[in-house]
Amino acid sequence: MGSPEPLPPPPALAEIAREAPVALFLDFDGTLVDIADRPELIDVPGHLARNLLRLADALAGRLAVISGRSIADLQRYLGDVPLAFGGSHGLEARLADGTSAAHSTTGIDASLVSELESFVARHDGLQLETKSLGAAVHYRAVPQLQDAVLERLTALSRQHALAIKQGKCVVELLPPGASKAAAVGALMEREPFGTGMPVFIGDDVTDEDGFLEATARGGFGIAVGERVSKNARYRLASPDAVREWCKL
Ligand SMILES: O=P(O)(O)OC[C@H]1O[C@H](O[C@H]2O[C@H](CO)[C@@H](O)[C@H](O)[C@H]2O)[C@H](O)[C@@H](O)[C@@H]1O
Repeated sequence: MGSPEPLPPPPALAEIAREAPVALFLDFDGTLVDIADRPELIDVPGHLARNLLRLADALAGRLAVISGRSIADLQRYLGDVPLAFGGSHGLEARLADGTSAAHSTTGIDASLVSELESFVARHDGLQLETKSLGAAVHYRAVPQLQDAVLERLTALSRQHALAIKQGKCVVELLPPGASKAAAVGALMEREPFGTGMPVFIGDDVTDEDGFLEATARGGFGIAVGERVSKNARYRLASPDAVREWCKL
């Protein structure tokens, strides 16, 4: 079997929106902002939050930022803006007015965080990111440790009955049920999203769940970058191209 056909670029957003009321779901890292060496080193364009609000307005409020980061973390970069968010891989979601649309209260145990801390301390170059509902081990600086990270976190996920997610140079542990499909689903059940046709844009493997959910609800996914996507219909080359397509 040859490699899959490259995905075409999407029609202009204005053209799609003329046919159907678009509900836009935008992944954050690698989609709205470029990937950086470490999670805290991202360069968020100063006008991004303002332009997201403008676009949300143009879409009658049907826009949400959906991320593996917690909502609190997203707000550190975008401000406490009246936008809808899905955070922690769908374990939390809120509408633009701050109303909760999904909220998990179960995080991970302090004992697990200690185990992760000692694992990371034994391997130079690894970074532990503790989040409100999970933890991530980043190996971007030491890609040769990918297998060791995956093996250790797989063992810990079984021991602690947690979900495991792989992303770009990262392996994460989260309470079961975490998925970007859940975030899309929770928001699509609420106004103003309910009447929309979902379009999910994302760059990473965890965004495939968002593509599938958007497709199941009559919309589609747009993959970002080089990664081969099984479930998206279109492709944009980079976060720059996403911001241009969205006029952000
Ligand atoms: O769902 P996303 O918004 O794409 O978030 C996924 C993870 O993104 C962050 O890690 C990734 O971006 C970092 C900054 O560019 C990069 O250094 C890292 O290698 C990437 O994996 C974030 O730190 C995680 O918490 C998110 O789950």
